[in-house]
Amino acid sequence: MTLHTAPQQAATPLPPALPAGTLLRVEHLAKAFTLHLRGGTRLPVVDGAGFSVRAGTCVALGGPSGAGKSSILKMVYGNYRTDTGAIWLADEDGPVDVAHAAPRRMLDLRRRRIGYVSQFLRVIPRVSALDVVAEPLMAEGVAPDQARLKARDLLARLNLPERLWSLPPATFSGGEQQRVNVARGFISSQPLLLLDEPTASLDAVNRQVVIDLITEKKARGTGLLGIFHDADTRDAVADEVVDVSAFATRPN
Ligand SMILES: Nc1ncnc2c1ncn2[C@@H]1O[C@H](COP(=O)(O)OP(=O)(O)OP(=O)(O)O)[C@@H](O)[C@H]1O
Repeated sequence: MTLHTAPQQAATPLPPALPAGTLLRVEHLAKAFTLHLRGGTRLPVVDGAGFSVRAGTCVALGGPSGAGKSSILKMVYGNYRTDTGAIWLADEDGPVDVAHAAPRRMLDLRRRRIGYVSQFLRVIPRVSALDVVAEPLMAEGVAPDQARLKARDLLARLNLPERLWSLPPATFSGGEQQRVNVARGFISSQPLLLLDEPTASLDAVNRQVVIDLITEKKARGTGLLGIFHDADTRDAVADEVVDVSAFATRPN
C-alpha cells in the first residue's frame, strides 16, 4: 500500500463535532488525476462528494464503472491525495482529517482506526497464508500463537483448505487469494473497515461467509464502507447506498 506524501490544501479546516456514533464524514471531496505522461492532462473524477458512516452500519458506494468509487475508498484510506474537501475520521481524541494527515499519522490511524480489504492480495514472498492473515494482529501486539489461532478460525470459516495454510499464497487461485485477503482484513477490530469488492472472485458459499462476517462486524459496532458489484451481497449488507455518479464531474 502506498501513502501519499504530497502536502494538501494550505490550511487544515477546524475539526467539526461529529454526531455521536459517526465514524467517518466526507465533506465536499474533489479529485482530479493529472496524467503526466499525457502532457499533464487533468482527468476530473469526483467533485463535491459527501456522506457519513455510522457505527454498526454499512454504506455501499454505488454507481457505474469509472464513477470514482475505488478512488473515494483510496482517498479515505490515504492512498490517493485529495484536491479539496475533508475526510473526518473519528479518533479517540476527536476527528482527524485524513485528507491532511501526515504519513506517520496515517500509518497510526491504519493500525488503530481504519482497516482495508483491497481487491487483490498483495503477496509477500515466503510468508505463509496463516501468517499473512495473523500479521495485523501481531502488529497490534497480540501474541503470535493467539493471532495464529484466530487466523486459523477465519481461514476455516472461509473454507480455505488446511493444506494451503502453511504455503505462501503466490500460487493460489484468485478466489483462494481473495479469501486470504478477506481473512486478513477481518481479523483486526478497527472501528471502520473499507471493503473494495470483497466477494468479486468468490463462489456463492463463500460470498455468504463474507456476508455473515460483515453482519457480525456490524453487530459489534464496526462501521463499513464498501464497493459491492454483486447486487445480492450489496442488498444483504448495505444500510445505505451512496450513488457516486451524483458527484461526477463529467458524464460517465
Ligand atoms: N491512478 C490513476 N491515475 C489516473 N486515472 C485514474 C487513476 N485511478 C483511477 N483513475 C481514473 O479515475 C476514474 C475513476 O476510477 P475508479 O477506479 O475510482 O472508478 P470505479 O467507480 O471504482 O470503477 P469500477 O467500478 O470499474 O471499479 C476512471 O476514469 C479511472 O480511469
